[in-house]
Amino acid sequence: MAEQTAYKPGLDGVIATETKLSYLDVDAEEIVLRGYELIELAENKQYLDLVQLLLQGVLPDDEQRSSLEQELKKDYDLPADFISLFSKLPKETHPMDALRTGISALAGYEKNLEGRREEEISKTALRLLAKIPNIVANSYHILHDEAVVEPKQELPYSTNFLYMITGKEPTQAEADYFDQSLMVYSEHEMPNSTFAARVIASTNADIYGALTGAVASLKGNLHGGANEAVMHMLLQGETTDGFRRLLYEKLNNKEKIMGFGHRVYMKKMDPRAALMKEAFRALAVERKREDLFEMCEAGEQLMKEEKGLYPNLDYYAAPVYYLLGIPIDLYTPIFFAARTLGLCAHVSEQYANNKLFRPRVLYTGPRGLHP
Ligand SMILES: CC(=O)SCCNC(=O)CCNC(=O)[C@H](O)C(C)(C)COP(=O)(O)OP(=O)(O)OC[C@H]1O[C@@H](n2cnc3c(N)ncnc32)[C@H](O)[C@@H]1OP(=O)(O)O
Ligand SMILES: O=C([O-])CC(=O)C(=O)O
Repeated sequence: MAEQTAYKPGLDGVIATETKLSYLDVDAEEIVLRGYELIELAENKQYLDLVQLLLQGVLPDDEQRSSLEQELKKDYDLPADFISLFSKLPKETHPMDALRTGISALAGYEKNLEGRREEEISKTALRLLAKIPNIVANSYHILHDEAVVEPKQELPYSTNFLYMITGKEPTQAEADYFDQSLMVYSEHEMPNSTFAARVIASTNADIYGALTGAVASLKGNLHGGANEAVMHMLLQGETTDGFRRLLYEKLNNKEKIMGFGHRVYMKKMDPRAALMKEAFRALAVERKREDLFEMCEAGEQLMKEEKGLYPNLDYYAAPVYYLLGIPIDLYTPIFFAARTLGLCAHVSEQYANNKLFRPRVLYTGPRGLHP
């Protein structure tokens, strides 16, 4: 009976661990990141600032940020074998599966696979943050028989990431929108993928294993996969009227509408979605795609009226990526590349204060049977 009272389907509301990294304070509408507020950081800082904040606990000054960037740049290159690794995958391989394969394969090249101390994990985290954008962009190019786009050392970190994806040097404004999206995707307390990574790390497994598991989790459309699903849905809707019709049809069929709802925010707007909505509004004007913005707002309004549900980050990140010219199949891998930061910080924290995750069950099967 005690077990029954403790049971929460989906661990809804259950506290899984202690953390100094982040906390969603829904009442205060704050996403706390090591004491700072994520939206304020995203409005005033850069992704690399968050790298130092999450991995080392303090925001860098300009000099520290630039030496961090130099560190990352040293590790951009992928092992030469990766070209043949990705060329051997079936062309239909989803970029998230290629990414999962790539991260898993990187473990074999890691000289300090057994390192579990905070300083060691921080170094591995930087190697992962250096290489994952390259894996995301170039596994996609290889799978599509496109030329590999080598990283450009002279570009800032996230500008280079966007450049490797599109093959074109972005404008400052494009690079800023992209960097802001990476910041809002960087860390979010205890989503399924972070929990998966911490569960794996809690067996003392290495960080590559933990991240590989997290990629698998993030691919699902109830989690990171929703950003791609949102864009497909918008394109299927075509116009504001078409989109409204599509949403009604899905609601009548009792389908989940991608990009809406959230386990923690529930019936409130995800603060990150509000920020991305503003980036999208500005980009839509620049690109003369006010029609797309109008369509998304109509969807937001309809879902509020019909279901009392609000957009999550994926709903507004998707059209931002679309207007930046990013292939839809890369939206979730980009989410993962940004989240690599939070995941590494969580894995490090797990090692530092480990307790094996091993919950119990509420048994509902038969008993007393005999062979
Ligand atoms: C960055 C991120 O990863 S954010 C999450 C991205 N995922 C999505 O956008 C997928 C769409 N959203 C969902 O499926 C859900 O809102 C989740 C999975 C994110 C959270 O769900 P949970 O906390 O498990 O709530 P659950 O799925 O049980 O929903 C509760 C109720 O709201 C409804 N609901 C929740 N989200 C949606 C939605 N997007 N569309 C339609 N109905 C919804 C459910 O049908 C359910 O209704 P009921 O009580 O009448 O059966
Ligand atoms: O917090 C969650 O459950 C999902 C989410 O928004 C994220 O991972 O960014």
